[in-house]
Amino acid sequence: MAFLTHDELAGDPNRVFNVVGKLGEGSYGTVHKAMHVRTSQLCALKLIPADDVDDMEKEIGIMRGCESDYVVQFYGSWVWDRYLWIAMEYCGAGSVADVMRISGTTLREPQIAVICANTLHGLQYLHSRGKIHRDIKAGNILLTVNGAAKLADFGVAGQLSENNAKRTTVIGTPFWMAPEVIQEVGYNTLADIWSLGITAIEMAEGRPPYHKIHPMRAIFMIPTKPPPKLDNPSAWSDNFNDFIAKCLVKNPAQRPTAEELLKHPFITSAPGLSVLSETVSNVMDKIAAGALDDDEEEEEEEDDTPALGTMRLDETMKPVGRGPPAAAPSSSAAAAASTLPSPTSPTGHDEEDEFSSGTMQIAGTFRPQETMRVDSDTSHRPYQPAFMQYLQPQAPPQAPPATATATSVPPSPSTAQIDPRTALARLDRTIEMEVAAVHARYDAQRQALLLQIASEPDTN
Ligand SMILES: Nc1ncnc2c1ncn2[C@@H]1O[C@H](COP(=O)(O)OP(=O)(O)OP(=O)(O)O)[C@@H](O)[C@H]1O
Repeated sequence: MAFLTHDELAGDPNRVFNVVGKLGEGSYGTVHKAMHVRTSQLCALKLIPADDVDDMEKEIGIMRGCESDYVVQFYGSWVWDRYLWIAMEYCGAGSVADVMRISGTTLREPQIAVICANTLHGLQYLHSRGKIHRDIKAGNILLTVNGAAKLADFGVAGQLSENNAKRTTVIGTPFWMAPEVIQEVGYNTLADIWSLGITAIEMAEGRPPYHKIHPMRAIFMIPTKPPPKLDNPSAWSDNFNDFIAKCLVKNPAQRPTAEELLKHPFITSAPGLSVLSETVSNVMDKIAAGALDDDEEEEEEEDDTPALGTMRLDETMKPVGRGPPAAAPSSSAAAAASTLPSPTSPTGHDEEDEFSSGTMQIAGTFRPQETMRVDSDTSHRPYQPAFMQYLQPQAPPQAPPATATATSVPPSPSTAQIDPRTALARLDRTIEMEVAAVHARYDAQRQALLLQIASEPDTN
């Protein structure tokens, strides 16, 4: 990036930046608001323990290669004092999910239209370069103080090539995942369009479809149920309902591209950015008045209610997602003066605290290093997507799912007295999931065979 010199990108970042506040925390490290001393330009600094540098290489590579008003700009990265420092464009209002959480409201239709339009521009840019974001959701769309929306978090993004025009790795965040990603039949850039449709519902209703059910159950329902719709379609315009329906076409071959959706009337009639400015400035005021502190308290109290975009599971589940909920950005940066990571605490917070409540978040991002593919030998045991093993490492093979709901803590089978009604309800759910899994496997195998037949030369 032009404003960071070669020397600045090689030296002590503490001399180059004034870190003024912590913006949030992801699964790899912390994000801080900082001012570039020489130019007074604000930027966001992501600090990742150097041990995880390899994991970040792809994210950096994808960000570095992007030059678009609709993608968070990468300024530079370097390793200093056991941390990888990534400097990027500062988006003062945080993510769309942050804005909804802090304002305590969902978004209005014109606001959703503007964000969808910006997101589609970003997707069109990425897709035209063969890149798939793979984790589109309100938490990964950042807003500037002007209300411009930009794509962020390329941690699980993928690159298509001429030889590899489809991907099969199951990746993303369960509620937002496209059916073809879950079915492992191969997917392309159109998977992002499905996730945008889910994100549009998330912006309108505050949560994605199926948020009330266990994410793993949602994973089985997405490919087998009809596409989700808004809860109350008549409360929204025909254009908005139709836009969602177009994004949520289950067959990716019939789903429109980002370029096509930019011509949809819901998008072409989107108003200017000013429609978001009031919400953004209210959110900034609330943060200045201490909304962030209230927000954290609320999340601690409401242990049973998943925070926006956050599903908590019991500790028998391995975390494949992010750590504690991210703090939203603060305009009162001085008040929230940042603590840079100490040698004993790589992410700048007490690690003992991280999951001390006995809960773990799952509504995070499945990490690419946890390669999630179907085991090729499925002949002698019930099918389950490969990623299940990361979520139920303690369950014996073929054991029914341990949790009935996202927030309940399952009793250990060896010690608990299980009420027969509870056991029956669990059994029903288990069978339902197994049937859904068989359907998913059948669909996947059938589709692959049909494709094979279609590609055979006609011998008649
Ligand atoms: N460029 C930025 N400008 C302003 N705030 C940012 C920026 N990047 C990140 N943030 C804030 O920091 C939080 C953490 O971001 P980060 O990318 O580390 O993690 P994440 O996307 O929330 O999670 P994960 O790393 O697990 O995918 C975000 O939720 C957002 O509130």
